[in-house]
Amino acid sequence: MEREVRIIGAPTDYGANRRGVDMGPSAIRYAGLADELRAAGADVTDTGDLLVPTAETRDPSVDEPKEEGRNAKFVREVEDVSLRLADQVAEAIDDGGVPLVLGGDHSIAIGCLSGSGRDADIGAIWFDAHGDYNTPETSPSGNIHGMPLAAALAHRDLADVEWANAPGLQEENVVWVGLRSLDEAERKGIRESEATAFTMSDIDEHGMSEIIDQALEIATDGVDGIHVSLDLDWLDPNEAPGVGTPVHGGATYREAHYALERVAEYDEEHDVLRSMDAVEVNPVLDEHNQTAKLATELAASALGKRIL
Ligand SMILES: NC(=[NH2+])NCCC[C@H](N)C(=O)O
Ligand SMILES: [Mn+2]
Ligand SMILES: [Mn+2]
Repeated sequence: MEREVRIIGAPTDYGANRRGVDMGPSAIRYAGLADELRAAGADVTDTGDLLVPTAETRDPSVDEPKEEGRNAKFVREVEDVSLRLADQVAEAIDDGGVPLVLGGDHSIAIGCLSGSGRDADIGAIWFDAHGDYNTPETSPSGNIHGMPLAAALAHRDLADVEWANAPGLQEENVVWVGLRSLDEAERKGIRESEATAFTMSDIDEHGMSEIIDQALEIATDGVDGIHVSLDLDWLDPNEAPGVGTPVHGGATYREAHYALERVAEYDEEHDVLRSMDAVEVNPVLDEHNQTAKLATELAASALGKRIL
């Protein structure tokens, strides 16, 4: 039987400083996601979008909880989205499917990781230019899309609230691939962590093929499965211009496809892929929906699309 891929839209921009990323799910669907996935052999269902109140209709009388030395913007809104998203992700997995969550900014990974890691031990592969390993204490921006991994790994709590923690996520099974922009505190945190970081320099030195194989081995070692998080700013801005925090020197088009094809191949052999997200597509900044199209193609590669 074909495996169900369940599309879940999470149209939120509360975790980023750029409006427009809330339109990511529409742009990715418009780029032909469902058809691409069906062509890849998946049984596709689409649950539509989570209901996310737009920033303009947010009640201004409700103040942000602010504490000295802590900066996490829209933390209440991110909590609300995360809790509902986690339930949907967990439900899709319970039903035997693979949830594919469309962002939205990268704060949605909090809900993905806690839902995916409910009643299971999981690893994660984080394809991203950024570490997303800040906390409200260290964040230079206060944008929660720069914090989801630190939040999910409970030892670096986000505003002291349990909703952001993903108890199932095992730190030693977390692997970054393609890092090239880190804040000072993140660099320190990553060095001290038990997780594994592969930078763009590692990819230059060893090639994507070796790096992705190592990443898959580490992420899947001793766990029930993995979450794959695809931040489109992982790619070079020449390929993916429609993102809020672009960084030069990213993965090429071919490197990206190769890596995600390897995820699919590995999954075919070992049945490890529990859940996936594609985030940070911002159609307002994009050129002719190029970045949304890329998100679509890369998701299809990860879910089994083959050239031959
Ligand atoms: N998911 C992302 N695009 N994250 C960008 C984070 C940028 C910066 N490190 C911050 O924490 O604000
Ligand atoms: Mn990023
Ligand atoms: Mn990110």
